Amino acid sequence: MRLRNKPWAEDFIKTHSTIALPDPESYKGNWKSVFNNDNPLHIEVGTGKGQFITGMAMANPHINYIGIELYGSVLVSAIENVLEAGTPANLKLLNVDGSKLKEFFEKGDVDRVYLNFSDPWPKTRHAKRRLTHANFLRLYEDVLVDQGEIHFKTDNRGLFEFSLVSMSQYGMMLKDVSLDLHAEMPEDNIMTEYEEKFSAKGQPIYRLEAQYKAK
Ligand SMILES: C[S@@+](CC[C@H](N)C(=O)[O-])C[C@H]1O[C@@H](n2cnc3c(N)ncnc32)[C@H](O)[C@@H]1O
Repeated sequence: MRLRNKPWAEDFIKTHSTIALPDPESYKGNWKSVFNNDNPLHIEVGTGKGQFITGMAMANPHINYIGIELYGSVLVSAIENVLEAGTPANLKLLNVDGSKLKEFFEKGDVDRVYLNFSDPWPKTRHAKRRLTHANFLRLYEDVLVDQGEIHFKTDNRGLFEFSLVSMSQYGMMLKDVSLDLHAEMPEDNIMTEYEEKFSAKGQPIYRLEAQYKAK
């Protein structure tokens, strides 16, 4: 993602603290108090400008969503998306690093993790930075319910192949693997910004669901 520095981002995020929550550590183990209900919680790590998570929240009011984005300058666009959508009550954003999930969630807080068009980190020496590396799979498992799921979409064949291997070797069960999602185009598919961009260029979109085995 090309980053345009927005010096005002921090203030903008602070003034929208009911959408982009400050101090997410304080909700660890108690996210139900944020949403005032017992509904399942789905998170997206690397939410970008938030088109996917906002669309999901509007389409599924009985699921709670949290979009996690590292860069404030990008999160600003996600906040704008949420405002445009009328600020759905089942959607919150966090301006935090996805590699620190355990600071904000405890085991069982999260019912599903979405990863969409994660940075591919193509160099072998950067493999550990890929969000589907075993270290990240362990991290997600540590906050997910037993037999929780990851749903992953990407345009990047190398990252997709790496993820298939990484998840299989981790012992996860792969389901609904697609090498051309848009050829099938499930009715409930909500496109991300990157998905729109790459599919408009005719590139195939890869998708999989992976489930952790029971402990
Ligand atoms: C290539 S963009 C994809 C954005 C969006 N998911 C989409 O599909 O259009 C990847 C996003 O992940 C964010 N990201 C990368 N590493 C992250 C991390 N460790 N924690 C949170 N966000 C991260 C980046 O800042 C960027 O906005």
